Formats: sequence, structure tokens, C-alpha cells
Amino acid sequence: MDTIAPKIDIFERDVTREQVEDAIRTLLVWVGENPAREGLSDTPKRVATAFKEYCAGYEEDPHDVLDRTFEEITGYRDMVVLRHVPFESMCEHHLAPIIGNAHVAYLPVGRVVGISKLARVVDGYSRRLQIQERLTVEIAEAVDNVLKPRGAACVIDAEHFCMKCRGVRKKGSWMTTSHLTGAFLTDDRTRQEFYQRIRCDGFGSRGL
Ligand SMILES: Nc1nc2c(ncn2[C@@H]2O[C@H](COP(=O)(O)OP(=O)(O)OP(=O)(O)O)[C@@H](O)[C@H]2O)c(=O)[nH]1
Ligand SMILES: [Zn+2]
Repeated sequence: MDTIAPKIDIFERDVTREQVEDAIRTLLVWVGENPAREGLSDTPKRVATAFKEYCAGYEEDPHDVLDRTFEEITGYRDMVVLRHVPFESMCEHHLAPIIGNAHVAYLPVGRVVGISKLARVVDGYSRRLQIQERLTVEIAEAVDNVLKPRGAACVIDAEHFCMKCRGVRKKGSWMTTSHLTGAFLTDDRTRQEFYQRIRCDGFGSRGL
């Protein structure tokens, strides 16, 4: 079977802003609008700017923010948990918002990271086109890879607007995903303590 060549080289980075704004104008016509009317005349410009903001994560490597660590921790080796980090992401299938909370944890070995950096990692990966499973894995693996802890964990609760506002139209359904490494995976007590700390027993924690 012949392969159909994509019209746009996905690795091409030299797309102009004008091309993006033209694409938005085309979308406006497609939905039945007049892109020339006053209220919409600046919309392509705004949407182009907004998409750069939604997808700002592509401009950074979240591993970098974990580089600065502190070693004067007088032997602290218990679990560090940052609960309820709110995030906004975008579903790669429909370009619709994914809005939720991430809970991130690790078991430090000899050093800790500034706590805001865990939230920055969540931001760096969520401000991209995502599926929730990949977002969850990327956050936990970044912590695991850079800090080399005894284990890392990420749980995410999120609402998918592609499910809420279109298609199956299910309001109030939340998706929970988790990715665990090291002791979180192999040690039942560690895992239970983590879920207890985020008050999530695997059935969602958004009620906190
Ligand atoms: N597993 C997973 N699925 C997602 C996520 N975001 C969106 N989806 C789903 O991706 C699927 C895409 O399915 P398709 O059948 O290709 O697209 P569709 O016809 O628009 O599907 P509907 O949403 O059921 O109307 C849908 O079931 C979405 O609910 C995510 O983060 N994780
Ligand atoms: Zn979607």
C-alpha cells in the first residue's frame, strides 16, 4: 500500500507565525465564522500566542530544574511528598484541556531538591501535548533519573475536557494514574504510606 506523505514535515521548526495565524483563520471559517469581523480579527494572533503558552514545556528540559540539590539534611531519609500540584495540560488527541493535580514523592538518598522544583517538573511536562499516562511516567522518571532516590512516585488526578465537553460528554469523571519506581513499587508499606499521605487509595484523591 502506498504511504501518504504528510503535508507538513513534523520535524520542521521554521513554521512562521503568519502560517499559524492563517491556519486559525481557516479553522474559524470551517466552524462557520467570519474571521474578518471585528471581534475575531485579532483572534488568530491571540490563539497563536496562547498555544505557545500552553506548550511552553517544549522550550525546557525539566531534568535541568532538578540539578540544584541540598546535601545538608542531617540524615533525613524519609519520604518527601508534594501533594496537590495543580496543572493544566492539553490532550494530544483533541487539543482539549486536561486539568488536574499531581502528587509527587521520592525517598531521598543523601540530598534533597528545592520543593518548588518538583512543581516545576510538573509544569515542564504538562505544558505539552500529552496523554495522562505519559505525563505521569515522565514526572516520576525525571525525579528518579536525576535525584537517584530509593524510589519516586507520581499520582495524577485529572479531568479531560475532550470527555467532558464533546464526544461522550461525561462531566465529573476523573482519571487517576500512577507511576512508581524503586521502593514505592517493591515495598508494600512504602506504597501504602505514600497513598495514605496523599489520601489516595487508588480510587482518586481530588476530594481532599
Ligand atoms: N488513555 C488515555 N486516553 C485519552 C487521554 N486523553 C484522551 N484520551 C482518549 O483518547 C481516545 C481517542 O479515541 P479516538 O476513537 O481515536 O477518538 P474519538 O473518535 O474522538 O473518540 P471519543 O472521544 O470517544 O469521541 C478517546 O477515547 C479519549 O477519551 C489520556 O490522557 N489517556
Ligand atoms: Zn482528548
